[in-house]
Amino acid sequence: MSSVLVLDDVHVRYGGSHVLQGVSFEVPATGVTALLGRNGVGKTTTLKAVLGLAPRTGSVLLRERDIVREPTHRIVAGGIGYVPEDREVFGGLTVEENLRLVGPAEGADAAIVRELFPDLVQRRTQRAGTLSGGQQQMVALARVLLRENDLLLVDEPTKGLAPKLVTEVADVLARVAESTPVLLVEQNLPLVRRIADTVVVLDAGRVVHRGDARELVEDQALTQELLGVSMRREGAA
Ligand SMILES: Nc1ncnc2c1ncn2[C@@H]1O[C@H](COP(=O)(O)OP(=O)(O)OP(=O)(O)O)[C@@H](O)[C@H]1O
Repeated sequence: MSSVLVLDDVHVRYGGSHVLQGVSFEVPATGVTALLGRNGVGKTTTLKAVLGLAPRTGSVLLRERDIVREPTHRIVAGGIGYVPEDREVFGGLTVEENLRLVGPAEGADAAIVRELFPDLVQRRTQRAGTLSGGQQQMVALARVLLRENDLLLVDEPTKGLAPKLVTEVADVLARVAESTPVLLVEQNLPLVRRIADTVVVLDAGRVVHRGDARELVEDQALTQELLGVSMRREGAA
C-alpha cells in the first residue's frame, strides 16, 4: 500500500530533554491512522515535528518529498492540514468569519461545509466563543477542510466532549477520511476501533507497536500493556 507520509528516525530535543528518540512509521494514503500512547509520550510532538513546529532531525517525506528542512508555512501550503488540540478558533469572530479567514470566497457556503457541517451553516452568525466545545471542534475541522489537503493531522479532537458529540466528530472524521488520509491522535479506544484502520503506538519517544487498529483495540492484554487502558474500562463510543 502506498504511503502519504513517511517518518524515518525523527528526533526532537527540547534543551536537555530528548522527546522523540528515532520515530519511524508510515501513514497509508487512505483511511485513518491513529497515533496512540500514554500521556506525555510524544504524540503531539510527533505532529509538530511533521509540521516543523518542533525542532527535528531525521527524514519526513510527504508524498515522497522530504519536507524536514521546509518551514511550516510551506509544509501547510504543500498539503498538510492541522487541527491542533486546543482548536484555536477565534472566539470573538463569528462562525462565518472564522471560516472566511481560510476560505474567503465561500466560507459557510462551501459545499464541504454544507455537506458535513449543516449545524455550522445554521450558526454562521454566532460568535465562535459562544459555541460548545463540540461545535468549536467542528469549526476547526471545517476550516481545515476548506483547503485541498494531501493529509490531515488531527490532535485529540474529542477531548472533553460529551459522548454524543464524540460520536458526531467521529462520524465527520470517518467521512473526511473517505477522501483524505488522516493521522489522528486519540485516547478514546472505542472511537479508534470504529474509525481507524491502522495504529501506531508511541512509548517514551519511540514507536513500540504498528498494526491493524481493531486487532490492537480488541487485544485487552496488549492495550493494557501498551496504553495502560483497555476497551472495557473506556466504555463505548
Ligand atoms: N515546547 C516544549 N519544551 C519542552 N518540553 C516539551 C515541549 N513540548 C512538549 N514537551 C515535553 O515533551 C514530552 C512529550 O509531550 P507531548 O505533548 O508530545 O506528549 P503527548 O504524547 O502528546 O501527551 P498528551 O497526551 O499529554 O498530550 C512531554 O514530556 C512534554 O513535557
